[in-house]
Amino acid sequence: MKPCPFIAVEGAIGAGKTTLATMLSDRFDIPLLKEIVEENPFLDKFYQNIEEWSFQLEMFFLCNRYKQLEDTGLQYVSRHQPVISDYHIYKNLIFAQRTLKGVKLDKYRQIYHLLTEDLPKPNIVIYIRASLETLQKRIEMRGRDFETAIDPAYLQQLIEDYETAFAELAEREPETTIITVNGDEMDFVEHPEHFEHIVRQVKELL
Ligand SMILES: Nc1ncnc2c1ncn2[C@@H]1O[C@H](COP(=O)(O)OP(=O)(O)OP(=O)(O)O)[C@@H](O)[C@H]1O
Ligand SMILES: Nc1nc(=O)c2ncn([C@H]3C[C@H](O)[C@@H](CO)O3)c2[nH]1
Repeated sequence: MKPCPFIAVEGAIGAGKTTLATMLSDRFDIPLLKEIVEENPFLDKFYQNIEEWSFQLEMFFLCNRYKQLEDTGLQYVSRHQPVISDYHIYKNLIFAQRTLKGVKLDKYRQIYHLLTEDLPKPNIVIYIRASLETLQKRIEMRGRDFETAIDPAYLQQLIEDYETAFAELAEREPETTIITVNGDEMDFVEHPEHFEHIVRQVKELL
């Protein structure tokens, strides 16, 4: 018997995670676990001054996701019920390794490993890989005020960090199925056939 699906959609900022996760949740009738962005008190300040606010922001994301995934474990995974989320907890480490340095990064890493070691892990990860140009276009189209301050160099670094992190994940967790979506070419919003292609890939795993 195939394991009960816990699907996570990942990719750098604006790649289309929430959009794709929502579409898949509707199509497969699987509950959606969505990141709450609007109530984050640090994001605005963070984009104005990354060095000053990074530790608070990374800890805030970590604690929120910890709570959400702890609940998910109890509500879905341990009851063998499928679930889909628009993030993987691993993104915390990807971002923190870019935004934190020295002692703070060391402390963060310890807390991250302590908190995440017994959290439920997705067994299917959809990784949307997209270029700087595509991400900038989508971030602009979405029009969140605080994201106008995102430095293109930061975004480009994140794209590269995601590439490295996903190569490491594939090696470390061969039991996790990673579906890579080319976000520059696959426009699952405008082209239904692109969405159907992803649906078929997921269906084979269910
Ligand atoms: N494949 C796509 N084609 C065209 N537009 C898209 C596509 N995917 C997402 N969009 C649009 O791009 C914007 C960003 O998408 P979305 O919010 O899903 O990204 P995200 O990866 O969840 O972002 P974040 O990293 O901030 O959580 C939205 O306006 C969305 O409608
Ligand atoms: N620094 C940092 N660490 C994270 O874990 C993290 N997760 C998401 N984000 C940013 C991207 C979008 O602007 C916005 C919504 O996803 O929040 C993060 N930023």
